[in-house]
Amino acid sequence: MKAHAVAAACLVVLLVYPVVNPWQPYPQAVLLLGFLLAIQASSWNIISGYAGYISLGHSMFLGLGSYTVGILALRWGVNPLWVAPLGGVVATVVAVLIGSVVLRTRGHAFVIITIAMLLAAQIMAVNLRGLTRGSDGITLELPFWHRDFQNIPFYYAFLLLLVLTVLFSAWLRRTKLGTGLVAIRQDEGKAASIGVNTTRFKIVAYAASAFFIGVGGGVYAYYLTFINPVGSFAILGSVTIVLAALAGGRGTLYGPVVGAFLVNLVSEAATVYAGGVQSRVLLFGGALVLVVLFLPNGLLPTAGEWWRRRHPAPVEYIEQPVVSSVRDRLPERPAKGEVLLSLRGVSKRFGGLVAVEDVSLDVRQGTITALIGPNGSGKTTLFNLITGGLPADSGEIRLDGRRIDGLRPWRRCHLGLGRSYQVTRLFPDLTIQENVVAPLADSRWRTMLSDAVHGHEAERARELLDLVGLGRFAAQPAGALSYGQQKLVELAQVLMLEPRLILLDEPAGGVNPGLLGRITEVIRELNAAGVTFLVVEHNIPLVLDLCDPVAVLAGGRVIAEGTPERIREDPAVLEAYLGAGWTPAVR
Ligand SMILES: Nc1ncnc2c1ncn2[C@@H]1O[C@H](COP(=O)(O)OP(=O)(O)OP(=O)(O)O)[C@@H](O)[C@H]1O
Repeated sequence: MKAHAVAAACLVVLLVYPVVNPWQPYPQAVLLLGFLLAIQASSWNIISGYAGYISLGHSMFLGLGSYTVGILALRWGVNPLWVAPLGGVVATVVAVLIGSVVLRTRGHAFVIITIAMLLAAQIMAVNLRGLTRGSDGITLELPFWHRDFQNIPFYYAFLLLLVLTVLFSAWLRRTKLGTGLVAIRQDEGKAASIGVNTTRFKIVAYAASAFFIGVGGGVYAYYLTFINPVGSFAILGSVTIVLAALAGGRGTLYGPVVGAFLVNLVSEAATVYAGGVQSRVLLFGGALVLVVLFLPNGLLPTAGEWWRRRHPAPVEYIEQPVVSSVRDRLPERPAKGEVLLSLRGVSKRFGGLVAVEDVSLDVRQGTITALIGPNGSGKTTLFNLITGGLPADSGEIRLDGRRIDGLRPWRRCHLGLGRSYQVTRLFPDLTIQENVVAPLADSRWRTMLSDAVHGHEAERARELLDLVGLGRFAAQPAGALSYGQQKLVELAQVLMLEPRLILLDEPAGGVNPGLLGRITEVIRELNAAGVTFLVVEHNIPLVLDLCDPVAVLAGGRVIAEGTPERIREDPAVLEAYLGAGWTPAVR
């Protein structure tokens, strides 16, 4: 709230400034270039801050906007200002086209390709002479307003664009798209397993990060009244954007804006006192190294962290009872007994190691089926094959009769498959409520753009947190909870998907006995409400008490299946896993 108040106060000052000082074109020019850099850094932040995919060629969109407007003004004789939004449209379309190819992969390829694209755009601008006039560049008409107004119309145009960019970025961060992007940054595999269509999210983020830069580029071309390939597609422009966002605080709303103003001031000082472009390259290179070394999180997050350390907010660990029955809150399920998940001849190798071999297994509707076995017997690998975290080498996996082994993880999730992890994988930069809001039960745009802070999705997340007894921690960061509480949050996260089948990987692992009671209580209630479970667990007394039937895996193969009573006496199970003379100890 305080940050928004400070931002509003700064905006008022900036709005009033040209009115109070109308005859000072130089400070106006410095400020308007600051606005332009802030527009770029704030937009870049959407793909590279929120989603964590670093683009080193983002100034390409500024050049695309400039050239779109320059070419249209040249051909049609229209005023550049009126067609500046088309610069944004062209930048967005190009971003979708590039993103659709590059963002299907994870990791570093994206960084390299963004630089290559920037250089390719420059080469095209040089060579498509018929369209761009090549290296000679395009000269635009002078602004239509009277000279006395100087930079003021540009000043307000860039300020308006900056306000729109920040509002857009703030709105986007509050949607499920925004929480999904942060989830991708923190753990892309886990994000996919909770229904986030990571490919689509990244393409949308990349396109969203291009629009306002493209519009800004259009206005900038008119401001300069001249554009050429070297100036419009300069690598230094991209470096400046990255530096501004990193210095201010990548991934925050206002960090890139603050960073942009700082970098712009330094850039101006270099131009005035240190001889211009050459010194700027040196200065920015050095500054980038210093920021990475000494301010890795950027100015605003570092200052915020310092403040929180001095004024710590108390974190409560008070146990809260389950507030009401799960039964009231879940949709009706179909009758017990039908096969819900079916595996036939599923195998997986890692090089020479056979982790899962020819596994055939049925999980029936309404059961809590256990999957047990010694360490390294392939249980987690089998979970990964079912949810799509790993591709199977052979075999068939069906959910409710539908073959799912060729589907991406989020598609399997949308069909009703949820999972928790052996070691909890909450997203540490999201609050507990955001962690629970993040899953997507379907692939509709409406769901993706729904509000994650207020409204139906957020209310449902609060309900589910209440359900597992952690509603009071909703606004805390995920790391503030004990391990067992994190397991419960992960369960609430899975429930957000209203899954038909939940795969639980060691729900009791590392959990204190008090919380373990809570976890089993929730599992029983959910099961009574019709949710089916497949549980991997080493706590055998718990398994024998909670689950029926039980399947035993050893060396990647199913060696026994049946009721708990049968399994505890099966000679093959006693030999491979439980040990001869095994008797259930008290839990
Ligand atoms: N990504 C991987 N690359 C190579 N080998 C792997 C990989 N994942 C698992 N393995 C190997 O596959 C085998 C089965 O591992 P997995 O984690 O599925 O067993 P598990 O039954 O879940 O064990 P635990 O009970 O200890 O969690 C092990 O030998 C393991 O080392």
